[in-house]
Amino acid sequence: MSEDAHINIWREVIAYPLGERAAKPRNKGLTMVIDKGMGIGETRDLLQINNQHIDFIKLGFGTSMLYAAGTLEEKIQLVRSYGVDIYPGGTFLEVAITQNKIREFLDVCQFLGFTTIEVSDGTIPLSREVREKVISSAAEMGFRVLTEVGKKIDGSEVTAQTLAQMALRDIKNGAYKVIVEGRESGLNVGLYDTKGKMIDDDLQVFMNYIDDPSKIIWEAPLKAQQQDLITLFGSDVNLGNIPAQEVLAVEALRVGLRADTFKLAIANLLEI
Ligand SMILES: O=C(O)[C@H](CS(=O)(=O)O)OP(=O)(O)O
Repeated sequence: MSEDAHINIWREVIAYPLGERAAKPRNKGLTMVIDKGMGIGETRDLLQINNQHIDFIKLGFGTSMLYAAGTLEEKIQLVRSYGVDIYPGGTFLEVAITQNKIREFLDVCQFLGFTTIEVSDGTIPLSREVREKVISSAAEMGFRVLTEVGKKIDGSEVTAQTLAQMALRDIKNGAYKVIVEGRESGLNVGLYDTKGKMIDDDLQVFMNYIDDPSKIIWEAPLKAQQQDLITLFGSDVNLGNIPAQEVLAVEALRVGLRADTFKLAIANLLEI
């Protein structure tokens, strides 16, 4: 029996209830996992089961600097061996920017084998010029570049229009995708209100500028957020900050193999 025999057997019998689902390698329907320090064994387990459902693993904030000797390199190689991109959290690059060590940071990332760089300004002010320079330097070095829009600091209001315009500029300057900040909590940040609900007016303003929704990765750590985004944009919406233990559950939501989205599929079928 081939390695993916059970998938083919299931798929001969059962179609995904909800829409089509892009297969890897893919440019849409991406899932980014936030990793706050999983061990090598845990990471291997995660990837053995889920490698077809994970596109990026982000090593949260500056955790990359705190691994025991040899373990970071081992983890990076393991993740890459499963065809998954890996990168340090945006906050870590922000630390390097404040210490005027952008080039050195990128060199170390390349040396260690990271495939991707996230350019963000969640905690620091970042001029347009420096932002562009970091994006282009990372891209020239062969990294896949993700950028992020949105602030982490309580009370710092950035309009949806400003976020969208920044996202458009980043894409023009070479970003592969733009992440909309949602943090690990999903509460009171980016386009989410204090309860984690997407603010409809802000979303509408934001999307008025974005003609290709596949360019956006939505940080959506909470199930209700994942469900709302799948309902709004379909199975192949890009989702980020997914906790490792939730990857299969998110995949089930995407394809309608969970009641919360299966009910959409039934509604379509029954035209109700
Ligand atoms: O990893 C980071 O630096 C943070 C972590 S969290 O999303 O704020 O919890 O995320 P990032 O999206 O990379 O800024």
